[in-house]
Amino acid sequence: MPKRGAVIKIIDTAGQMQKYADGVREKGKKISLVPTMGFLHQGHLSLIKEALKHGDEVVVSIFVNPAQFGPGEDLEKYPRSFERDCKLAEDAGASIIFSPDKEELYGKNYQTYVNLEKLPMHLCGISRPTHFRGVATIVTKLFLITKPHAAVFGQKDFQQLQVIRQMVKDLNFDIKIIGAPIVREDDGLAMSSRNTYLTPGQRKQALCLSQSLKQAFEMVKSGVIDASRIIEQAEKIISAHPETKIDYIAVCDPDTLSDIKIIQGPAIMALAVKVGNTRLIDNMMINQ
Ligand SMILES: Nc1ncnc2c1ncn2[C@@H]1O[C@H](COP(=O)(O)OP(=O)(O)OP(=O)(O)O)[C@@H](O)[C@H]1O
Ligand SMILES: CC(C)(CO)[C@@H](O)C(=O)[O-]
Ligand code: BAL
Repeated sequence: MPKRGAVIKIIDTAGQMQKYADGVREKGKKISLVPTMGFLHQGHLSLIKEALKHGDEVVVSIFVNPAQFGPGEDLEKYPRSFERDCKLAEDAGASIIFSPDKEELYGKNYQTYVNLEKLPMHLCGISRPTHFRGVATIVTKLFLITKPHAAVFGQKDFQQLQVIRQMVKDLNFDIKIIGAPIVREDDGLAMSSRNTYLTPGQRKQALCLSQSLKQAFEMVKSGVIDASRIIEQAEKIISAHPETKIDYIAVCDPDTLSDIKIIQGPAIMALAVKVGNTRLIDNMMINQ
């Protein structure tokens, strides 16, 4: 059993969390939520810092959500560091950790899911067809359990952020959704819990994700508007690394996530690449 922190409060049942949230709201105070799967890094801590601007109490949820993992994915080996996470979250200013187990959130005979019709048909949703159903479902549950006024999500998972924004609009959740910028290592690699899977050699090769995005940004700046040329160049950069396998590279409309052929307005380049067995994602606005 992990040690329970003295200052930060750790709650592991939905009922206790709802009661606590009601108490905060009755005092006229605001709650902001940072949903995570744990193994916290500076990216997560930047979300907590942002959340502090929007609430009197910041709840960090730590839950490795089985519903968003497909068969053969890394659910079983997903990295965990609960005690360290509690300390980091507390130092960053969070006051509650909500860390239920899977029986608490998906009890016997569980059968209710939230599904979006369009946004999951693009990007990560193509190779992970049940992923966003799992994300939308767990985030709905976290909203109903932690009762936040605001919730903060990272732009690293850009499609996820758009899925949540759409879901909040469609289902009339009275919750402000905040997208926080991608935090990167000094050399440009987007921070991610899964980076821990990389061997030192793969870690070096993984730099090609952010390098290809920067190159795309520069190409657009220098006047290239043909998305296929930009994608070709990114493919060239990435496939020069022997342990990489491209899942997708797309230039798309940031709102609909539909492919863009000629870049004339806002465009985001998003990619997913396997480095060894580790699937990494990254993205960058290449035209504002
Ligand atoms: N580098 C980052 N910068 C900003 N936000 C991030 C970063 N990495 C993750 N986040 C955000 O943290 C929240 C929780 O994500 P999660 O716990 O899955 O971390 P992760 O590092 O993305 O893990 P994984 O490696 O499994 O994708 C999400 O909103 C995600 O977008
Ligand atoms: C939002 C989230 C915590 C839901 O499980 C997860 O998808 C993540 O960590 O980005
Ligand atoms: N941050 C995304 C979690 C996942 O890949 O399941």
